[in-house]
Amino acid sequence: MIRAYTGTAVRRSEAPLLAAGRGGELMQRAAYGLYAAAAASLTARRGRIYGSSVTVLAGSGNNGGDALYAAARLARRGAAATAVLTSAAAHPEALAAFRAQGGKTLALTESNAAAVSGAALAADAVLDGVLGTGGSGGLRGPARILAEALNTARLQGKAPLVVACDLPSGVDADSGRVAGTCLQADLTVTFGAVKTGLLAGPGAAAAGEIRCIDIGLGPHLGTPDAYRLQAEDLAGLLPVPTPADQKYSRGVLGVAAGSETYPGAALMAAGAALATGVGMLRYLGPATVARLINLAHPEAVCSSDAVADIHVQAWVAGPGAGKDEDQRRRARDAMASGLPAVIDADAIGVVAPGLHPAVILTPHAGELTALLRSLGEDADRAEIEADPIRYARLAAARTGATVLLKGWATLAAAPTGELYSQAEATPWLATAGSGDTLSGILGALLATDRTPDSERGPGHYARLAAAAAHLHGRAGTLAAADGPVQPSLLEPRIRAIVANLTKQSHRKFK
Ligand SMILES: NC(=O)C1=CN([C@@H]2O[C@H](COP(=O)(O)OP(=O)(O)OC[C@H]3O[C@@H](n4cnc5c(N)ncnc54)[C@H](OP(=O)(O)O)[C@@H]3O)[C@@H](O)[C@H]2O)[C@@H](O)CC1
Ligand SMILES: Nc1ncnc2c1ncn2[C@@H]1O[C@H](COP(=O)(O)OP(=O)(O)O)[C@@H](O)[C@H]1O
Ligand SMILES: [K+]
Repeated sequence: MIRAYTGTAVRRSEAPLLAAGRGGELMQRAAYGLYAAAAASLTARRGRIYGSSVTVLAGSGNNGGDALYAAARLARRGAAATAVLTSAAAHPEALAAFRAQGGKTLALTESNAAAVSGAALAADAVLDGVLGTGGSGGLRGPARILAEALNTARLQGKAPLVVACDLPSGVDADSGRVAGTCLQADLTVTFGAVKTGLLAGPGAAAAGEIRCIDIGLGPHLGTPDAYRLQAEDLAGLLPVPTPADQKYSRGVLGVAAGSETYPGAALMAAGAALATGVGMLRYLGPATVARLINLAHPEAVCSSDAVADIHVQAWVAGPGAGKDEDQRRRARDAMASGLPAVIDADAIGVVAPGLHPAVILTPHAGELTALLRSLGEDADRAEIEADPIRYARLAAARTGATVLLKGWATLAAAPTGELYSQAEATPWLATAGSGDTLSGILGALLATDRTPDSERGPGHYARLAAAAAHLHGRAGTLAAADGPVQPSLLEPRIRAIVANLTKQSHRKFK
């Protein structure tokens, strides 16, 4: 599990070490970590460091200091290193160490920004040490021109390797917000702890691969601000049937999805749930949709019952419900049933406050905008996309439900504040029907959840929602290897990922 802290919390945790005169030691650890990671990436790209060209962008603060020390080490191994000083001042000792290894320096100005950008584009690697946790607002002035040139080249596949020092310059370390411009990276080498701003919003998209260097802040860090589940965290959340199980004890999922207008959503949600694994799937909806469900998934048990008439362990309601009043009523009843429930798509429109954390709302940014407005909050889609953590937490606090806010990084926020961010997905999943499959996966995890009550902490449902986003993202990424993702064809990929994650448990019963 990745544990993330706000930039503010990391700076607070550094304070006692700085007061004890250990700032230099921390910087050397950070710089060595940055050097080692950059050296490995450069070697992987070019075969060797000797003879490569490295441009280091150095701002006035300690972030620039880290980057200059790291570049000095690369220069010692034979890289031709140039420091572009983006501010009038630079960390004096680090600059001296860089020059002592033969590093060249030049001051970035408005008038030379275009020429310097051209030189930086021709380098093998760029180390970004313009701004770290001390930055406020996006990049300004000539640093912005340089960053925009590198970002444009990245879109064209012509950018050098960009390694961000601690965080991509211009990203807010507390939130992931970018005011204006930040420098997109291939790799972010972050120090002491992963910053929350690397896990959400534009910051997550800018960070590329994240590597965390331990600089000894551990005991000073306190409670994490956010989490990211790794594959090894999922095994315990994917129940594997035991010899004592029968279909009902495994868990029954009720799916009230689809309508005459949108039958496909029900087929995809049901298919994804079956591929994740349930004891039984009961479908409630119009007879025409039920017939299609039974053709595609003969194992589903279908009816036109009301929510109160059937016995399940969890619900999925909303995908493809459209304006179907019966399905909307089922969504309201599922929310009121006291059972875990995934409330997706059209059903998000019938949400009212007073829910409980086992109700999981799964909006994308547009649906969250409408939900928050219906609750009297001032929200717009661009603001939510710029600062998604804030709005996911706000929606969870206002409704009492867990909120799964979908996007490039998908966030799961508990009403008590716990937050998970998952980024396994591929942009190929941005296609109609993707969300329906995510609902089905999450519904299956809720229906088969065996966590004892005593272990269901306040963030339990956010963790399950994050697990579903992880599974969904990986299944999509696997599918995308063979071309554009078609959500109705995701089932075998979901099955493959579940099989892979539960391998250990299968072996146990052989
Ligand atoms: N502390 C430690 O023990 C360790 C810290 N470490 C490292 O230190 C980093 C934090 O360093 P830091 O505090 O010096 O801040 P940093 O981000 O380098 O620069 C801030 C300077 O930039 C300026 N500035 C601000 N915004 C701006 C903007 N938009 N555009 C342009 N300029 C802007 C602002 O100047 P001002 O504008 O206020 O005059 C300010 O002086 C951290 O990320 C990590 O890498 C590691 O070595 C481990 C040990
Ligand atoms: N740019 C992106 N990168 C990665 N995943 C994405 C991106 N855009 C959307 N997704 C994922 O695709 C799914 C889309 O869901 P949604 O918008 O609800 O689709 P639909 O309502 O059509 O089923 C979500 O899981 C979301 O996280
Ligand atoms: K940086």
